[in-house]
Amino acid sequence: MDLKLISSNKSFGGYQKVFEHFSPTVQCNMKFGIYLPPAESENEKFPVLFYLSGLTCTEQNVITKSGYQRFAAQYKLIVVCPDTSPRNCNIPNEDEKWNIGSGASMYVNAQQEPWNKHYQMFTYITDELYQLVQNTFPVIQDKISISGHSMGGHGALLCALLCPEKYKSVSLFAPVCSISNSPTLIDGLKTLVGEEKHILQKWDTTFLVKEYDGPEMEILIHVGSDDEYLIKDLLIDDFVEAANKSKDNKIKTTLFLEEGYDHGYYFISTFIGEHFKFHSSKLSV
Ligand SMILES: N[C@@H](CCC(=O)N[C@@H](CSC=O)C(=O)NCC(=O)O)C(=O)O
Repeated sequence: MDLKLISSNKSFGGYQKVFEHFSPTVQCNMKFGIYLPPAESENEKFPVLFYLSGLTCTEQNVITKSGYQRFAAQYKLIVVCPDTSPRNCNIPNEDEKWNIGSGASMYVNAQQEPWNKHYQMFTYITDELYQLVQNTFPVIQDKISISGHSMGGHGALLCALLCPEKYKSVSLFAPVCSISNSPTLIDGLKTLVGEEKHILQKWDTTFLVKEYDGPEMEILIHVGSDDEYLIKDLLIDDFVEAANKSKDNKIKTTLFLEEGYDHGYYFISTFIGEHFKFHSSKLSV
């Protein structure tokens, strides 16, 4: 596996890097950002936080807009920021709409042709990139957590609910919590997995949380009261209600509705420090 270094910039004593590699899972070149915190010795190893971005993003949005590097250095976390979809796959209309195709993988494994050859993002994130990071960087193997924003919040929840053994903690910024009921995301999801209700629900975290039977999980959620997607697309209350009824109370949610904030990166940069503190406390146990 060849990793090509695209950029490397010193930040808060560590390094913000971007790499590109050919992914056998999604059959195209993929970029990801990785922040490596300042190390006290050559052998020092760190916990990892994956951060999944939302619709229209590349790995660059969170790197350049959230200011997370200050907190990654403070809490000594490696942070991995994948791109949000395969790109340049020669699929008809793949770049035409902001909520279908490029930048809109929904973090699922596609079943529909011609998307299924490339859009295997769930497996890319939870298997290929997960192992690549473990095998290539100075990682404490079992200390890995996940966070995400909007469509990436949906993605982070999918990863945590379907592979709970892989993630120690999960936190969400304005997450899409019931993708099969989101007018903004449903067409993109149908394009990838088809129209059958039981398959759409298989990728819907409010349905998945009702069946969850893994280890105990605490979920931290922030959302702004002026978020333009709050009522129509995020459906956070439905998720929290379902989570609160989870089997043996295995899932606990802490939801903060933050007055006046919208959906964008000014909101994320305001609360990102709290998310790093939350993950650091779970990863240091
Ligand atoms: N249609 C708009 C809005 C796109 C948008 O708001 N994208 C969000 C994620 S939304 C859910 O997944 C985002 O993170 N944008 C990047 C940013 O830097 O703000 C458009 O295309 O502009």
